[in-house]
Amino acid sequence: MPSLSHDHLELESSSHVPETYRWPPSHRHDYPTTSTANIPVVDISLPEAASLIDSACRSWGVFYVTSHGIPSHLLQAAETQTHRLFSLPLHRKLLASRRPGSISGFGRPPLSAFFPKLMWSEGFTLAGNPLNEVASTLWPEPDHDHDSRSHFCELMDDYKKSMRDLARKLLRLTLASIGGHGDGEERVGWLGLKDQMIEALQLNSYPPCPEPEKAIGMATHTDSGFLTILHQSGNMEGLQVLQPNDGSDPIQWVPIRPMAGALVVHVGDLLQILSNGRFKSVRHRAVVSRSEHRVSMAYFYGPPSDVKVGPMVLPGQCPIYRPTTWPEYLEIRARLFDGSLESIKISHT
Ligand SMILES: C=C1C[C@]23C[C@H]1CC[C@H]2[C@@]12CCC[C@@](C)(C(=O)O1)[C@H]2[C@@H]3C(=O)O
Ligand SMILES: O=C(O)CCC(=O)C(=O)O
Ligand SMILES: [Fe+2]
Repeated sequence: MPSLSHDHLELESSSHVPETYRWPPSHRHDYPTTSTANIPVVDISLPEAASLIDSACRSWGVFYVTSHGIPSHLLQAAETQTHRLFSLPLHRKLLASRRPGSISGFGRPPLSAFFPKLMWSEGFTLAGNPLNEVASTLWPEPDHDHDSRSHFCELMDDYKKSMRDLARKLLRLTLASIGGHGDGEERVGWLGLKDQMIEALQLNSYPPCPEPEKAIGMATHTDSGFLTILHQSGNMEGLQVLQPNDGSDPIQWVPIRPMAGALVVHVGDLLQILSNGRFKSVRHRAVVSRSEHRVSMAYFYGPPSDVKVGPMVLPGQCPIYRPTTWPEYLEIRARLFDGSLESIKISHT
């Protein structure tokens, strides 16, 4: 059995929150939350979907999407598979740990490096390399295990495929309102490179926590791609977004409760860049609960790895960010985290 020493804990069986998981008050749930704020809901079957998305991305950087076309049985089945994965014994999951330099695998996501305390969650990233490779580590044996493995792979593949179609549809709708007139497709060549768009699936598990107010499930961050589509398990609160404000109002966290039939869409940093700051990437976090085991599945969507994303502007307008590729931007984030967007601003003085 591999060593369990490196920060991993059987969270579920803990009767208290160990010191390494106790967050200082400034990071905790102490900020007021409000439930009165109206998070936009966009029905993408409506003719005015593009303008609804434009206003949602400008004001909040997050919205619920409905009429998304993803069958509820697929969402349900993917959720079930996610629960199955996380219910494997810890030593088995650790065999699938993320290797240095790789994106895929079990373990703490990159943002964890920027916080002094550990997050009350487990995560599993599926990106790039064939699913089967990772899955055969989790379910190594033939016979019974083999079925589990192929079941998991088939579902995750289906899930990614549906998310890919939806992400593409959403991205096209956002392009309608940035960088001026004409067909988005004609204006951004890379949208034609359909099969080279980068995607990653992040499965998150938040076990019940004996002292939820002392811990954090996922620390405050923005996502870095164009768009993230999030499915969260039904009826459980956890996701919160920071209400955008100009600094004069007090900080407000707004819960994004699961809404039947809807998925949650986040604007990421690269879409803020592409839109020249018209759209705002949303700061968000996940809090944990005393009694419920919540899971979420986040699908990240971004440009092909060698494409430099710069602001789409009309002639005569000033780009405020310099172009960058997603991999380059991830490196910047690995150094500067919250300061990343600011660091690629072009100074016009
Ligand atoms: C393709 C991606 C997107 C990543 C990095 C890489 C794989 C894992 C993703 C996350 C998942 C958890 C939050 C985040 C902030 C993190 O630390 O890892 C995400 C990050 C990003 O949005 O930048
Ligand atoms: O679990 C959640 O609701 C949030 C997850 C998240 O922000 C992420 O995976 O990037
Ligand atoms: Fe996120």
